Amino acid sequence: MTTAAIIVAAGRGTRAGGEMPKQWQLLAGKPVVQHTLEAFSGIPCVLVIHPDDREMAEALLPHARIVEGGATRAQSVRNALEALSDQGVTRVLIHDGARPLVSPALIARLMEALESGPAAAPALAVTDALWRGAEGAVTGTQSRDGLWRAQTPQAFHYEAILAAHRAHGADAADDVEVARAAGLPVSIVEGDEDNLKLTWPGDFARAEAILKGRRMEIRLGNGFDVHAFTAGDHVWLCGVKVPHDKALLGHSDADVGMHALTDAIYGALAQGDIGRHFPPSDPQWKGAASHIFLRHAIDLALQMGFRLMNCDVTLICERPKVGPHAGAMQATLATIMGVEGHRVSVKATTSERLGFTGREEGIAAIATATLVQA
Ligand SMILES: Nc1ccn([C@@H]2O[C@H](COP(=O)(O)OP(=O)(O)OP(=O)(O)O)[C@@H](O)[C@H]2O)c(=O)n1
Ligand SMILES: C[C@](O)(CO)[C@H](O)COP(=O)(O)O
Repeated sequence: MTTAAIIVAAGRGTRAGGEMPKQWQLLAGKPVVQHTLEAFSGIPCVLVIHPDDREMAEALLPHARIVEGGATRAQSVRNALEALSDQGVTRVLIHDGARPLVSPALIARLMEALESGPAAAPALAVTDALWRGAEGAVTGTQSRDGLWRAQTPQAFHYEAILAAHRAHGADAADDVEVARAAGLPVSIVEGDEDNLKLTWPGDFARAEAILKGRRMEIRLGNGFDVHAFTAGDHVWLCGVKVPHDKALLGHSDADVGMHALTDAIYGALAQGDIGRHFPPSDPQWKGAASHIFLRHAIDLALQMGFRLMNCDVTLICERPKVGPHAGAMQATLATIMGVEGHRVSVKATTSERLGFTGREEGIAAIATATLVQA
């Protein structure tokens, strides 16, 4: 099951004004869409931009996957849905780039709701009285019973919303409207008052105040692992197959670096270690690829409302030489965890021929991981 997020940011932001469209203006020192993308850390994102913004988008967000949008929000969403059509995506979160304060907790509520239905969206019950008015005077009242304020992300089973957009996209205000036109049931999950959509100039000050008031919880975890050498012709290190005149012995693929990193993430969450989640006594994990463990740790972090800020893995061995493979290891770990490459470091050291690593009896790895709660 693969989840992707579509961040629509192709509008012109006419109501917000300013020298550039609202999604590219600075909020607490960073472009609005950068906040939005960071809120989806761990989930691959497609950023939908206006063609006129391409140069700026590529300069500000060089790692973002970009798709050009259309004349309406619905057309922008459709373009991104089509771009994902051959990527094995099964769940999709469709979100306004102009809602930079979406929280991991809200994303987790939506993902949970998708377990029991094809569509879910956040909303807040209307609490103020509602009036009708004309020419500055109240002309009537409107019951607020059963009325909700719709937010994004709106979450869907991918094939269902793609088919709905192909058949009913047109000029819908949001993707719930498209889903309903296609007959999909949409469940409401609890929205978040802070998840405002920057629409008017004054909304920026409100969003900055919310950001300032957020208590940022930062968690640090460490991990350590050792695997002994055995006969063989390669080792797996940080997801990369490295030719060697020995192999590493283990119940899984013995990827000592990935195990240390996985334990660092569990450690930051105070959720034990790999052995607790994937017991070595359980035969189903025999020979298992270690990316399953790492992805589980990242998914657990997301469920608990945390995202990976950075991690650092050190491999301790005389041989094989890690340097030529470090870039590939960094990229592989980043892909598995769904984060940008600059958040991942892989390096190596020898133990000056001392101890078991010095005698080339095995490889040790240490890792640290920093998680941040939005
Ligand atoms: N053709 C469009 C129109 C809107 N959007 C995106 O849809 C979200 C919600 O739209 P809205 O807040 O109305 O943004 P704008 O259309 O840019 O604002 P305005 O109506 O003030 O011009 C925004 O993130 C916006 O960038 C989009 O991707 N493509
Ligand atoms: C999708 C949406 O954010 C739900 O509240 C909203 O409809 C999009 O903004 P717009 O101002 O209606 O374009």
